[in-house]
Amino acid sequence: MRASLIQIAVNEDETVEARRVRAAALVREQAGADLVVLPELWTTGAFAFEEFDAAAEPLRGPTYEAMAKAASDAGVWLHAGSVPERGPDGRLYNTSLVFSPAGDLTASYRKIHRFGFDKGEAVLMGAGREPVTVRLPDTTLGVATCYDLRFPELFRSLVDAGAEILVVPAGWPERRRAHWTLLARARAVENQAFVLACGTAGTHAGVPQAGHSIVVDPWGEVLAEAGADEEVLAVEFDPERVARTREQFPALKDRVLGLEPPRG
Ligand SMILES: O=C(O)CCC(=O)C(=O)O
Repeated sequence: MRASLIQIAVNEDETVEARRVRAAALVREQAGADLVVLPELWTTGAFAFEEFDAAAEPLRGPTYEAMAKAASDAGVWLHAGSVPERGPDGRLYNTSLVFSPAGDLTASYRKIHRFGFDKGEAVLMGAGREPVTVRLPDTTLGVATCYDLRFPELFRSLVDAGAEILVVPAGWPERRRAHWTLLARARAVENQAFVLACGTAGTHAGVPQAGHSIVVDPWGEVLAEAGADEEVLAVEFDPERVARTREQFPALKDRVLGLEPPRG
């Protein structure tokens, strides 16, 4: 499988519409890849809380239109990162869109763990409730978004549903970059799965972004890692390594489920 992670820069000197056009062009340039990934909330920036309301779009809004066309023009599976979605209930959600090479919306995922504690996304957006996997011809993707990376139980549920490639679009800040790398590797090792984690570059709302998009194999080895600036991280790997790793080192089979609550 050939995958391209588009670590797009989200700076305030570019309009949302200009960035959308640029992102679509970058997707088209990846023709020949199997899977292309964009980061979280790359239209506004994950920390541009004040922009969310004005930039919110319906599920099938302008980003959907641009990305559906880009996926079909390039003939790639496209995880188009996430958009601030205005749901039919009027609430905002941090919603990821996944397209087939024909440009069909195959899956959408509303971020389950909202970031910000009692501020920002955590109060401005509603929480998703449903983990999502996406069946590709020869493998299965499990999707999660940014802060979700800190919650291993979500990833285990994706693996239980057949996920072999865990795709994590993010807008991770530079100040916690060490956590990003560590958690991406941890999710890969404990789930014996590939992790494709795609962040943003640039600075918006005063928050420098970590960049450092990363691809980790089921043994926890880093196959590729971006720098801090805008970059397309291209990588080739064999999804069958997941089954081989799980067979050769069958730790997932040793799970003990349904433990009693701790005593004491
Ligand atoms: O967990 C973190 O440190 C970063 C999370 C985040 O920035 C987000 O979910 O938007």
